[in-house]
Amino acid sequence: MKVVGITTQQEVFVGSKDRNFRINEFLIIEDPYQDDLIGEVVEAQTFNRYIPLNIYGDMVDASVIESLKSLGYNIDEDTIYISKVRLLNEALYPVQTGSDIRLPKFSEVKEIMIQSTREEGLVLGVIRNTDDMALDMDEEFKDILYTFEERGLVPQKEIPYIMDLRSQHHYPHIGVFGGSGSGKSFGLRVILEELMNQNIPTIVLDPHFEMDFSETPDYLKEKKDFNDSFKCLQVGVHIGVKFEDLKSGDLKNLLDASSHLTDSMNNVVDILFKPRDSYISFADRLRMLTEAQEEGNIEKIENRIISSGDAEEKKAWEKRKELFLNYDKTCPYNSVRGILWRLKRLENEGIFSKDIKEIEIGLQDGKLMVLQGNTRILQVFSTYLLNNLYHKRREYKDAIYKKIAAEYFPPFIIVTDEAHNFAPKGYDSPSKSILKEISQEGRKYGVFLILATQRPTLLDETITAQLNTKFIFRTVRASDIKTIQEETDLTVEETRRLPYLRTGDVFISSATLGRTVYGRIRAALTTSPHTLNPFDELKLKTKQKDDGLFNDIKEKLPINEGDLLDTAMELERDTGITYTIQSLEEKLNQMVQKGYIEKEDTIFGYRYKNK
Ligand SMILES: Nc1ncnc2c1ncn2[C@@H]1O[C@H](COP(=O)(O)OP(=O)(O)OP(=O)(O)O)[C@@H](O)[C@H]1O
Repeated sequence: MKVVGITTQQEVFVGSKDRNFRINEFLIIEDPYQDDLIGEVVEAQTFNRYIPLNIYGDMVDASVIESLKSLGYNIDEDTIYISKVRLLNEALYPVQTGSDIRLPKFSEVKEIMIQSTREEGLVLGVIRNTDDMALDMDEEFKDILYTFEERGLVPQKEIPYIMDLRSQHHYPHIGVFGGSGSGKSFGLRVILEELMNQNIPTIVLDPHFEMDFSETPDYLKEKKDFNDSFKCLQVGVHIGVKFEDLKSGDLKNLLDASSHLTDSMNNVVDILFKPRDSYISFADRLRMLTEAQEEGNIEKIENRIISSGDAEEKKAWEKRKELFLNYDKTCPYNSVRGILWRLKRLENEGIFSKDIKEIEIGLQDGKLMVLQGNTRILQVFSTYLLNNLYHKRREYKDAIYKKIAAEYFPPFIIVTDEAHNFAPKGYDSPSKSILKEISQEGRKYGVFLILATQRPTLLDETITAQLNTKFIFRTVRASDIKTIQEETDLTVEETRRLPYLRTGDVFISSATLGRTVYGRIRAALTTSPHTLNPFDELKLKTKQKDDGLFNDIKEKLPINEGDLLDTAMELERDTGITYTIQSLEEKLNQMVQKGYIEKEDTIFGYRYKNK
């Protein structure tokens, strides 16, 4: 392998007669006039005599061909392998043409490839095309993971990609981008497994109800038990907002997330909401004010008081009168109704029925707290939750800075799929403002984001710009490729490959490394609860039903035609399921068809019997 053609201080072509190149592999250039240089293959091509080199002028120019000839390559006869190699660090001088090329030893690339120890880092996958260098790799980095390929589970042959979590302190936030089916959710799952291994307090917003870690995939023999490290909580069922703890700002955020608030509605909340209000006291105040406003004027309300049937009704109308006098001028009827409608909507969704204590306790214990609900509920709830927890952490850090005592609140990571729904580009949403604040300031307080989306183009650009490490899976949509091009340091060659990446292969563009790694996410140790194919699920359910029925009838076999009524009654007594003679006969015939039992004709009619 030799350097060929005209070279620069940044890029060279390398030719070989017998070794094919692979994209993203590393090569050492032994330039006689400067120290060994290290470079990465960014393009690779093969030529043979059936494809004349000079008409394939896309990557290789005339100088390369001339140089190949003068170095003794027979370009008309031999198959020749050519690669474009980009130097990792700029050379002092343009590289000497003709310099020898060799493969690096692990020790020469260790610093570049390995960011962290396996104990401290996140073991996320392998760096593709590094198997040659991995041969003499330190034992501690060998056999620490499997990848999952078409042929099944495959032992690790390449250098592991271990993400340095500690450097996140400087480069905190992570983006996970990729089109449908590209391996994005699988990748997110692996990241979360690693966060659990490290006991990092984490909040996951899970609109797809898929981030459960209790199931083991079929390809693993041994179960990895994460059950003590995570908890799934549903908004409105296990967790919610304690109304009494709300401040007026929180309430406005919640109502706004439920449905947009006008200025006038904001004003109504400021005027009508009192500290320590309960849901009932606040909703009653709104309701009574609207009822008074519906009367139209003070005379009519007074008439109501006079004509009240009993003392209680009278008292209630007096209360309405007081509210009317105090608030009618400042709180327009429609705005009060608007608030009441939003409030009831949240109440119906169960938001006010619980609190966030369980999440706080989980985070204090270093657990992964998975919050589930539909996207809208999660938007509403996360706005409140993240504001609350982020400010708790901030207060703690500020108190330490000011040297005053404060209750400990740990640093934590916020993870969400479908991030463009929580922080959309182009319009405001309550969850966006807190995510934006964290993206810009979270680093100071140790609060980090991991945002995954299929549509990076739809994610708020201020936030995207703060995602310093980006995992980019297969992306086909041109607008998203363009966004990725603008937001990462992917080279033109890498960007061109984006639509063709295999599921699970990923470019990791990292500010810590200052370059892009081409990797493959390791096999996950757990699986999503939704992995069962819906058609397999149907088959499974039908089989379970058939097995159940067979179990119920097998002691009663043989069943004669004349016994069907008795059998139906017995079955009802045993199982609580009611059959008519006709429906039982139908079921038994189906069991015959499916091969559970047999049907035979006798002189007394037919009967069903064991096979
Ligand atoms: N690294 C990987 N190794 C092996 N198989 C993978 C890998 N990543 C993904 N897969 C498989 O590919 C399929 C699609 O992956 P995944 O569900 O992660 O896609 P996705 O990008 O999240 O798509 P969507 O956004 O539509 O959910 C899954 O069935 C998963 O098992």
